[in-house]
Amino acid sequence: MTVLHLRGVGRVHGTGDNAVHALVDADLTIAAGELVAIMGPSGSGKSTLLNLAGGLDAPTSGEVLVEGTVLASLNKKRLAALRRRSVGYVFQDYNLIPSLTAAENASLPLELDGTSAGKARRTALAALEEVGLDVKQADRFPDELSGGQAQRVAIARALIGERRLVLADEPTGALDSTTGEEVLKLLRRRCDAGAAGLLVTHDARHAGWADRVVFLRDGRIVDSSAPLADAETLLEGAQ
Ligand SMILES: Nc1ncnc2c1ncn2[C@@H]1O[C@H](COP(=O)(O)OP(=O)(O)OP(=O)(O)O)[C@@H](O)[C@H]1O
Repeated sequence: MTVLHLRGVGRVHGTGDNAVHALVDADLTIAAGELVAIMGPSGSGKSTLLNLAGGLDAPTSGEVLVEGTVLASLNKKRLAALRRRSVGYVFQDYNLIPSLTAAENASLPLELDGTSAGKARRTALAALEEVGLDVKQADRFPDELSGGQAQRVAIARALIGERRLVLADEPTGALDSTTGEEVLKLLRRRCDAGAAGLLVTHDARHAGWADRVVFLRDGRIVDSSAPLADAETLLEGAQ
């Protein structure tokens, strides 16, 4: 089943001589169970593509479909609801809310969607356990967590509530390599369990966790191929 479909998607910032073509005529389909990596030089349009895929930004041409729904057909309220229910984001800087505990951060999407506080907390604790966070850390605030722990909370939040599309923008950027691999394993596991994943990365080794790699240059998809080697081979090579 196709979870994400980009059909001739373009994004232009500004107009006339100042126009920046951040993404040009991009076609991309990601099925349930698939993890796709996006690579490319700085400024090639990777974050733009990810933001369009998650409805954080709107294309200036073409269409973005999530689980068959054209995002541009939704009003603001419905788009926000679709994003909460279907799309999970993981960012390099975690984007946790400092005044909420780990469990409260993870349960926020459910509470915003009307789940009772008690049920949301129980689900959040299970999600935190799933990503390997010690239960003692559930009631800590983000500034009391290590980078690896904070990113686990961000991943739990991104995956909570059976989201089918997981978007990760350099999720390991601020982590040491061992913790980074753990985060990628979680993403891989979620895709194996039926989610569709899109991972922006500069690191070919991380792209090795993906089923496919899409290369961007100057806003255009220039190549889409299988990873150079599978993750296990790459990891063995690194030891
Ligand atoms: N709001 C904006 N206004 C104008 N130009 C923008 C805006 N957002 C992005 N751009 C431009 O669009 C192009 C693509 O940017 P984007 O952030 O998607 O690239 P990227 O591949 O993610 O880069 P990086 O690896 O450095 O994060 C760049 O030239 C960037 O300067």
